Amino acid sequence: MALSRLEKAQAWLFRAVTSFFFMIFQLLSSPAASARKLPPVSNPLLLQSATQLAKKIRRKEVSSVEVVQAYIDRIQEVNPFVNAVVKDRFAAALQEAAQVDKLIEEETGGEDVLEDRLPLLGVPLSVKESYSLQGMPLSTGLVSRRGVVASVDAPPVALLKRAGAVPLGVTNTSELCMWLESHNHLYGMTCNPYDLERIAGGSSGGEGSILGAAGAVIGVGSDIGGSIRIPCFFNGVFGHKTTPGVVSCENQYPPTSGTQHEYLSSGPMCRYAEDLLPLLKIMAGPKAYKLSLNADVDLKKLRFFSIPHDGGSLYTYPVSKELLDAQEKVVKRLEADLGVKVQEVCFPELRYGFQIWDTYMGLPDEEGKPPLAFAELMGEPGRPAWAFWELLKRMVGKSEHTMPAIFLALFEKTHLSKPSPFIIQQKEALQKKMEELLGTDGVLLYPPHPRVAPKHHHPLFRPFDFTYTGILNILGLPVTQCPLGLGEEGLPLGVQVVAGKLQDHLTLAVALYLEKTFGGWRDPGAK
Ligand SMILES: CCCCCCCC/C=C\CCCCCCCC(N)=O
Repeated sequence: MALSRLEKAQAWLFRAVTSFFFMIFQLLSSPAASARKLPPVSNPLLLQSATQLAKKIRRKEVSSVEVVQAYIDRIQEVNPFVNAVVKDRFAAALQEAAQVDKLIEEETGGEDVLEDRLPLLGVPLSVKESYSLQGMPLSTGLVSRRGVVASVDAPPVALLKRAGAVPLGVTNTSELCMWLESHNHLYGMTCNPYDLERIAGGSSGGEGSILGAAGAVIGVGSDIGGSIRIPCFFNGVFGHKTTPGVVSCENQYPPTSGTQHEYLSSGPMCRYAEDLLPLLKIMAGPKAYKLSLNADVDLKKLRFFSIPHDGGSLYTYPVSKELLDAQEKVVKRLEADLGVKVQEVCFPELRYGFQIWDTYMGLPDEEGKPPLAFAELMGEPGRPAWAFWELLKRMVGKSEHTMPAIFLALFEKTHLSKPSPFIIQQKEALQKKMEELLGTDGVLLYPPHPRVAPKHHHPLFRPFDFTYTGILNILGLPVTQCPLGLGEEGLPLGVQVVAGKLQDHLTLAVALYLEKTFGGWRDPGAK
């Protein structure tokens, strides 16, 4: 049975109501754009990939202290603009960098030994605040978790540290990592380095913003609906949503429940495409063998596909012309450079992307236990937040919770007790078609979002646009978000590059090609 009339009416009503409130919001918001602009990057050390920096540190061409200090200086320069790093550990990082330099001085085995044992030795790292980084806050933007400090390192963080990376601090997220704007009442709002009036994305928005601002070179993010890819898109950097189950998602807050572990991925975020693969290899640790990360990829032998939009969902807004054009340019370049044929495909099931994401996120686990309600995560143990009450409090500026979190808690009350068989059927059909299409040598281009970075708070009026990323979580596919230069308003353009399960090496190889062809990350201070 297709969607009922009632469901269609609900979707249209929602659009009408949000459009009405959006009009009012725009009338009430000040039209004056901020003239404040990020300073351009002046230190050339900030313009090198982590791979190049590690090599130079090993060869003693530059010291780890110099590199770490360059990044500290840049964070101090840009953070007052973007509010991305919410707690630093600069003093400890400088001490660790000094130890690295000493170790290199004393190493007798030579550069190769160091490269093999400690591939990221002395390179600065930033970490999303929702990951445990020993001694650092772990609040995930929840005011009631103020003061919670991580006592261990989350596995991917531990693996990066073991590879020699030096963490400089932790970065902002949306409240409980469940929104596409990184804003909460503990740390405030993170801004987009290309336009401070715009959002940095979420939930790994602090990571995206500080990478985009050149205050970091590599970082760690998580993604269950687009939380790596949306901020990477809005801030013009690279990010990889790994095939789930390869990089550990332990020691993050909030934990997953129900079947959500099947859709959540940890993965690297970075400014330079050449860092994606080595980072993923390190972060995957003992499970790296599952991915063919050492395989050579001949792009000419891949089969390429493009889906320009979701086919007209009732929930999402149409993809903007500049993003459609950007994806089309990729198609044309691939065809001209590689001699391949990029086939445009269309899956009608994508129109139900939001309902599929929402249904699967709410499925019970194997023992029939439903996932934790969002209101439970917002509240104290055993005392879920009372969403209506929080809404009233928010209206008079008294709630600790953000408006999106309150709306999400209200929205979950509208859920049906049983999943719709129609939606389950749509997901299964889509999964089958996508797996058949991609196989082990197929690569798909898909927009990351219907438009470039929106202004602050605007996602409240278009909350379902994240479906462009979210649907790929439910399908369990690896995706690399790639920048494609700047658009009409000087904001990053981009594309998602998708492959079949465990074929992460293919999307990483395409990311390298796209960086070479479209120029990769751009300095927001130089525009
Ligand atoms: C006016 C507000 C309406 C509220 C209804 C919102 C319904 C949308 C549902 C979920 C939005 C989740 C956005 C997820 C963004 C990234 C999540 C992630 N951690 O990967």
